[in-house]
Amino acid sequence: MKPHALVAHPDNAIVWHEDQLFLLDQRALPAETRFVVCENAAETARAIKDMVVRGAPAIGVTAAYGVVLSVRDHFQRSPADWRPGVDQDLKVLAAARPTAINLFWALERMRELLDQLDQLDPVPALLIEALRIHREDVAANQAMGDLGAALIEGPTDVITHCNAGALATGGYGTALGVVRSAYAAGKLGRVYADETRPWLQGSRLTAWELDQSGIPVTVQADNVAASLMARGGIGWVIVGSDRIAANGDVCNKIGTYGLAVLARYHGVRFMVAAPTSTIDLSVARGADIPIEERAADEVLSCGGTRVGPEAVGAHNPVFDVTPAELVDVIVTERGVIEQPTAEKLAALMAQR
Ligand SMILES: CSC[C@H]1O[C@H](OP(=O)(O)O)[C@H](O)[C@@H]1O
Repeated sequence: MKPHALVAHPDNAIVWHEDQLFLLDQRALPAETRFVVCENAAETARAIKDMVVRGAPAIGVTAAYGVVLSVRDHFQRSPADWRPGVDQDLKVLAAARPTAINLFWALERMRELLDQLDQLDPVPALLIEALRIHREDVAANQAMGDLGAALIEGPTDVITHCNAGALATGGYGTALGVVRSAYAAGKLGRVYADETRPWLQGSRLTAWELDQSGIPVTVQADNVAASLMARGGIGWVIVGSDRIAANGDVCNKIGTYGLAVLARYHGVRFMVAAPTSTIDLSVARGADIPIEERAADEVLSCGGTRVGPEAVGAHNPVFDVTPAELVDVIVTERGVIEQPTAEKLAALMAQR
C-alpha cells in the first residue's frame, strides 16, 4: 500500500517523505504515474533540467529541497567542513534551467540561511526553510486564486496555455489556481487548454489536472485560439509566468505572446497569475530575460516518434516575452495590478 504522501495527485508533485525527495515524473503523465527519487543535489538538478518537475514555482521549491539533500550529504561526510561542497552544489542547481527566476530566488533564500547558521547540525533548520518555502507557495496560490476569480464576472469560458497548475507549483496552481477558485464560485464554464507544443504541457498536464478536479476542459491545438476567440464566449486568457521584468513584461511559455496579441485584437482580457517570487526587479525589461532553448528533437519528434526529416534542424525557444502593454492584469498573492507599469510593480514589491 503506497503511503498517502505518494499517491499520484496534482498537489503531490513534490513530496519530502522519510527524508527523501520524491518527484511525480511529469514526463510520463498522464499515461503513467511514477515518482522519481532524488538522493542528492546533482540528481535534483538533473530532474529539473530533464523536466521531471517543471513550472517556475515548482522548480524553486524542488531546488530548496535539493539544498537540504546537499547539506545532509556534505555534513555527513565532513561535519567540520561541509560548506564548500554545498556551495558547489548550489552552482549545479542554479545551472539546471536559465529562465524561471523562482529557481534563483529559492536558492538565494536557502543561501541566506546557510550564511546565518552556526549550529552544529544545519540540516533541521534548512529542511524547515524548504518546507516553509513549499507551504508559502501553496498559500500564495490559494490567495491568488481568490483574487483572480474576483475579477471574473462570469460565467465565461477561458483559454489557458501550457500548465500553470498544481504540477507547476508547490500545489493548487497559479493560472489554474484562478481557474479552480473561479469554477468553485460558479464563474467558469469551460477551460480551453492549448496543447502547448512541443512538450504538450497543456494536453498532458493541464488536461489531467483539470479532469482530476472535475473542471470541464477541452484540449485544442495551439493554432485554434484565434478562431475560438473570434467565435465569442471567451472572457479571459489566463496564464502563469516564469519571470516578470521590472517594467511588467511577462516571460512565459512559448506561444503566450501570440495569445496576448490575439486577446487584445478580440477584446478578450489577458490575466497573468504569478507569485511575487516570479517578479525580478533586477531585470529592467523582458528583452533582458534569458530564454531557454531546448533540443531540436523536442520539436522534430512527437510521442517518441521522429516526425521531421533527419537532415532538418529545429528552432526551439521554450519561452517568449509578452510586453506589459498587452497584459490587462497581473495577479499576485499581495494584490492585483491592472495595466502593469514599473511604478505599480515597484510599489507592490515594496509592500511587506
Ligand atoms: C506556474 S509557472 C508555470 C510556467 O512554467 C512553464 O514552463 P515549463 O513547463 O517549461 O517549466 C510555463 O511557462 C508555465 O506558464
